[in-house]
Amino acid sequence: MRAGTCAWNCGRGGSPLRYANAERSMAALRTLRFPSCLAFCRKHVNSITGRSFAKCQARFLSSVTERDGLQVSHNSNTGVVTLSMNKPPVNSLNLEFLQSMHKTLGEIQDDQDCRAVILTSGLTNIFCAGLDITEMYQPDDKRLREFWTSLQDMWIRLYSFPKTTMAAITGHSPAGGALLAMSCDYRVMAENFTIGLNETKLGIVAPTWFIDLYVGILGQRLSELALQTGKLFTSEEALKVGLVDQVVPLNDVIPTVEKELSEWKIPALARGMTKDVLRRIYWRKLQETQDVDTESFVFLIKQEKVQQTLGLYLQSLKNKKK
Ligand SMILES: CCCC/C=C/CC(=O)SCCNC(=O)CCNC(=O)[C@H](O)C(C)(C)COP(=O)(O)OP(=O)(O)OC[C@H]1O[C@@H](n2cnc3c(N)ncnc32)[C@H](O)[C@@H]1OP(=O)(O)O
Repeated sequence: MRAGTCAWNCGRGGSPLRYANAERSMAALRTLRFPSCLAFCRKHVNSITGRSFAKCQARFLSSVTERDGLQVSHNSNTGVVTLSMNKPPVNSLNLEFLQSMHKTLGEIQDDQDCRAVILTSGLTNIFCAGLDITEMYQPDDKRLREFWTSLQDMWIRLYSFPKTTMAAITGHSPAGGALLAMSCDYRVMAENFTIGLNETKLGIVAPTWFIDLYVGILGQRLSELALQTGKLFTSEEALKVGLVDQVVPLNDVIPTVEKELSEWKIPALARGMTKDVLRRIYWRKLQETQDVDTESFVFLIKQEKVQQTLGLYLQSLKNKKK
């Protein structure tokens, strides 16, 4: 069926629903259980649904699912999926959340209608608080290993993601939160928040694959200073050192990412292969040493001194409220 003609022969061929992709609008109409022969005519869509055209159009263009702390919104007009972390209070990455992110990213990767992903947060003031410290404090041995393996798997998937990924950093983004953002292809951050690898402040050591990303972005000298001191950069500082690509007022973060995405009109194969060439050395390095990496993580976490410092850090977070 051609866009521009009404299949119901109502004579309104001049006012088709203006979708760029006729097949997509057909699919959207089917999900609303319209007989396919009713497609494209605004007059008939309105008379059947009783909705305004704008409301109908909004339903055609997006689908939203929410599961295990993640909201996935698919805009079928732009092919952009927004993956929003929604796990109060601070989007900390625990075992189940990491597994959920891994699974969801896999589904998005397989979605032929998706060309890009925006990673963001549904919580106020927080992008992601990093790893869930309670997973590392007085841990169960088996769960600790599973937790770390899930982080490795999720990171490999995100970092090697073949489609374009952009981080809309709408709040604080320490440690593992910074890792998520750094793994995306482009980063837009809201003003007046912080981002960085602050692990030493917790008495732990960022693993090599976190550090590799940092050095790749900041360079050796700045990484040495920032990592040893556990520095968290303000949004404005992060922009200066290249940790993020743009800093804008909070309400402009998502529109800015969307605008940037609309400007990335690059042939998908060429862009994806170039990204792969640049990144595979890092994720393959981890993939080939996953067991060793897990063992050194477990070894470090089980040190008495590390447990003491983690306990104190957790307590200091709780004491903030008092
Ligand atoms: C080889 C080892 C390598 C290990 C690598 C680790 C990488 C990591 O990601 S380690 C985690 C580093 N994360 C942090 O240091 C962030 C700590 N949190 C904060 O700085 C602040 O919470 C915040 C700036 C993110 C938010 O501040 P806000 O004032 O809005 O909220 P809070 O009152 O501080 O927190 C609310 C609530 O959440 C708990 N919480 C915060 N962060 C974490 C976390 N990462 N894991 C677990 N729980 C966390 C905090 O204790 C509060 O809990 P209660 O409501 O029960 O008091």
